[in-house]
Amino acid sequence: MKVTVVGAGAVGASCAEYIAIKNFASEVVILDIKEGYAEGKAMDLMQCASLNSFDTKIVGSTNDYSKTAGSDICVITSGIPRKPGMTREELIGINAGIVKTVSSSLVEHSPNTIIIVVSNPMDTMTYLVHQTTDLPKHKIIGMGGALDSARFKYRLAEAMEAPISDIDGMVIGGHSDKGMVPLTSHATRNSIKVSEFISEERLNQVKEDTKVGGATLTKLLGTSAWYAPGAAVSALVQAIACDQKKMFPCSALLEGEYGLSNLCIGVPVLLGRNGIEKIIDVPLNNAEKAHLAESAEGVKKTNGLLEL
Ligand SMILES: NC(=O)C1=CN([C@@H]2O[C@H](COP(=O)(O)OP(=O)(O)OC[C@H]3O[C@@H](n4cnc5c(N)ncnc54)[C@H](O)[C@@H]3O)[C@@H](O)[C@H]2O)C=CC1
Ligand SMILES: O=C([O-])CC(=O)C(=O)O
Repeated sequence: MKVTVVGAGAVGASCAEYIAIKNFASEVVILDIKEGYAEGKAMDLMQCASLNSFDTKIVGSTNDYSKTAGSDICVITSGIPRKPGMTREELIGINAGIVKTVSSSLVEHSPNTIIIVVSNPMDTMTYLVHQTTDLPKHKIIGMGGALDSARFKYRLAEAMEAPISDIDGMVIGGHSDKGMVPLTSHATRNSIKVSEFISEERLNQVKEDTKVGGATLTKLLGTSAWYAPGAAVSALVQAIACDQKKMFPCSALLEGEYGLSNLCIGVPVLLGRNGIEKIIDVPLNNAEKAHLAESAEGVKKTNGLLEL
């Protein structure tokens, strides 16, 4: 199993590290446009191998796509992150050009690959990869919901003073400050609805804190987060590489599911060796349906800014 990660920055390196530590891939290629940067990150990570007991070979490449040839899975993290006060949507001007070039180069060298898109604004960048490459729709996956759901569970556990392993919950919709739809009606603690444990007011606070999870960290760090994003990407890569059929909310091209079409947005999917193996239709209450429809409008508006 060969995995390429484009972008050796904060998220790319974190994701490569988690993949290596989990020891399921034979090779991880890290590619960056900055001279020597990916080679440096690869060497540093390889020097963790004996300490962290992994055998994954990590190779760095300065923009040489021949090293990525034959990748089973490619992750795109190249592009600029936001600064405090910015929205993810404001990154489109620079990141669209980068994602377009990178996705074409990846497919040229790995025509059968599965692509996981991380660069923001992620749902629109995922849509752009559909427009740029001729990969089938199940092979293009946007990562956002897995991270947002992890943040939702963190906030729920905090509110209930419960261990996170007791909590289950999912966030669907667009990966944006306003577009995320935390499914509070489905969230549970050991199969009991979370509304049995906390007030509606506290649950609404959890929902709002979840939606601005990325912005909160960006304000604290001065740039956006990388540990949980890297962990979330590595979980998707592992689900595909190990054919786990695990369910994650991912940005997928919709053709009528949830009453939506011609956009990529976060919905629950099953991930296995073929990429997106199934889109799961979850029953939503009226408020969640309305929020998802509004979120889709937002994503479509951002897609409209693409120069296709
Ligand atoms: N979807 C999600 O849940 C998340 C998305 N992100 C997004 O991921 C992206 C990366 O974030 P960070 O790693 O923090 O940024 P970073 O600035 O640390 O790393 C980005 C890297 O991309 C490289 N790069 C730029 N243009 C390139 C090109 N044409 N080819 C190859 N490499 C290129 C840069 O040299 C840099 O090393 C941002 O757009 C950020 O908003 C970040 C966290 C979560
Ligand atoms: O907040 C950002 O800009 C980066 C991101 O997508 C996240 O951490 O959720």
